[in-house]
Amino acid sequence: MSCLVAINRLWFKFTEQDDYLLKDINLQVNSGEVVAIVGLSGSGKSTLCYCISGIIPLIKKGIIDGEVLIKGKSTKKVDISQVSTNLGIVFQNPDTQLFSPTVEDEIAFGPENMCFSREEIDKRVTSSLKKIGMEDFRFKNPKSLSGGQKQLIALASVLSLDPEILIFDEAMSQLDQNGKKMINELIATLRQEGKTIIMVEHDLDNLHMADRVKLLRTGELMDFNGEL
Ligand SMILES: Nc1ncnc2c1ncn2[C@@H]1O[C@H](COP(=O)(O)OP(=O)(O)OP(=O)(O)O)[C@@H](O)[C@H]1O
Repeated sequence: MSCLVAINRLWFKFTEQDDYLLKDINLQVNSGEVVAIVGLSGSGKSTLCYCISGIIPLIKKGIIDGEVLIKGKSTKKVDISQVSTNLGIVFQNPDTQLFSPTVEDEIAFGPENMCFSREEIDKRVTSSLKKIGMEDFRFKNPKSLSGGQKQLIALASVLSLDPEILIFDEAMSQLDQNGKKMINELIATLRQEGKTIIMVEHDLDNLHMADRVKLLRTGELMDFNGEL
């Protein structure tokens, strides 16, 4: 089994912070694994997701030491478009992710940037919408949707690029019970397809989907023993 994500001795703090937020983080995620990360609010879970996805240091800045390797390549040495070919991230707050006038444009954005044919783009939009059960929302404005629906559209935008690695940063936080059930089933399908998934979860009931659960506490990443 190959290691797709390797975090080696990662230290990070935002410039204005006194203490390091992430302290000597080490994590290897193998191909096809589902790893959950839990921790109290403010413990740095989203920040860790930014580090894994290359947003730190490529877009958000701070003081960083150590490295994150995606398929053996350091996120410090590639540009964000190279990272996003292999990796898709669904953020906690979908408003930071949605910017197109229609759901269709939103989901087509990634495949368009990859220069796929019009036919292929259309196929990917249709199949991504089907996966989240929102075919009827194709021509709606994402801004008019509920928080949960926006989270699903953000997820569909990521699925349209079919990345090998998926990061879900509390991607279910605004979903109702039906939405959560559907995402649970979708994660099970993605897992069967051999995708590698890192999921930040605050709902401990969702942890059964993970092969391993890690706890982020006082900047350190450790095995989760059931106590936050
Ligand atoms: N751009 C930034 N500049 C300075 N501090 C930041 C920045 N982004 C986040 N922080 C701070 O870093 C800490 C960790 O934030 P982060 O969002 O990573 O935590 P989290 O575990 O994901 O929290 P939650 O579960 O509430 O989403 C918080 O104290 C937050 O206020």
